[in-house]
Amino acid sequence: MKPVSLIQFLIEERRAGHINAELSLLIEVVTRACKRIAVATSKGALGGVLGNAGSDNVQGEAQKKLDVISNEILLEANAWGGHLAACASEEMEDPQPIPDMYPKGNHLLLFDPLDGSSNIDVNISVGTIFSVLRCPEDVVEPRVEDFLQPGTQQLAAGYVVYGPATLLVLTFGHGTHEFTLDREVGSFMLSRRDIRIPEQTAEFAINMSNQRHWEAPMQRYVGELLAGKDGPRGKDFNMRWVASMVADVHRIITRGGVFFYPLDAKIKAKGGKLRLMYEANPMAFIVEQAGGAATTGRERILQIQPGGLHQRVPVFLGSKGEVEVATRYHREADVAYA
Ligand SMILES: O=P(O)(O)OC[C@H]1O[C@](O)(COP(=O)(O)O)[C@@H](O)[C@@H]1O
Ligand SMILES: [Mg+2]
Ligand SMILES: [Mg+2]
Repeated sequence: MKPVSLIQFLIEERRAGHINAELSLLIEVVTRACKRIAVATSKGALGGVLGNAGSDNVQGEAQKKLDVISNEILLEANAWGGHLAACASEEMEDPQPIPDMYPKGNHLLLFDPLDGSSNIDVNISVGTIFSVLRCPEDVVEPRVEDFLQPGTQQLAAGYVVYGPATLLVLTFGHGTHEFTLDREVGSFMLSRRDIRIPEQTAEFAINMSNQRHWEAPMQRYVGELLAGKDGPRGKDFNMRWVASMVADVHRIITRGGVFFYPLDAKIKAKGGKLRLMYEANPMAFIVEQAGGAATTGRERILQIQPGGLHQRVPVFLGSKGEVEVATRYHREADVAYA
């Protein structure tokens, strides 16, 4: 089969009427910026990019140097692009408008510039996650409210994993597709079209160190997985936890599985650990488009009406069968306690 580059794929998607020229250009700009982030992450200690930046982000988390570098690369690339009205980042309190001297477009871009930052210094895969929304009509200077659209309104979502290979996974709402960066040529090449996540799985991902803080239905669900063949599920389950959401989700996109960052007593007041607009929504869109499911344990992630730019939510995503069992346990417990 003839190799298909990202650019050729975007032309195909335009011909099919799935995207317009402006969105195609936006994806080119974002993915070009990700190639620069891939170069920066690969420098390691020699490039002086490891370690803390010495600052905190809006979430009160210590920023890594690469969090700051990746954020700047994405902001700079997109300011010049001519396809955006504004962007918002996990690393910045407020949305960033496009400066007056640059041409503007009618899309809103949201990103987690570097996901899995705790893994940078130990040379484990990290990534970038992004989501694209339409800017409401007649809005010249987009404000926070303009970004607060449910995930069902996303026009595009994607992530790039900086691992042994640099991979891009992308959806426009017509299937989920994977591209591999050909470093010699400098282009992302289509490596898997129309990815399907198997409905059933025997592999789950969760940070088990939080077990004692989970709610009762989560304790029940994971307890049953751990009981394996001898328990009510009647089969053994394997466990993985990379602690980079991009890498954990990519494993699920590749061989199935289920990922949980549930509510627990330590993070209850914040609403969860992962961010709705920069992590949960784009990943939920990608996973649903690959035949998987994504909920908070109570409701479908993509239907949440966001209340804030940096809102956090519990995340259950991956193989449909397991997301459904875990979600059912939470709903049943809610009814029983009501
Ligand atoms: O360290 P924990 O509590 O297991 O959390 C890991 C989760 O936190 C994250 O690293 C949060 O992302 P950031 O690195 O962008 O803050 C996810 O990628 C990952 O799934
Ligand atoms: Mg993240
Ligand atoms: Mg991050």
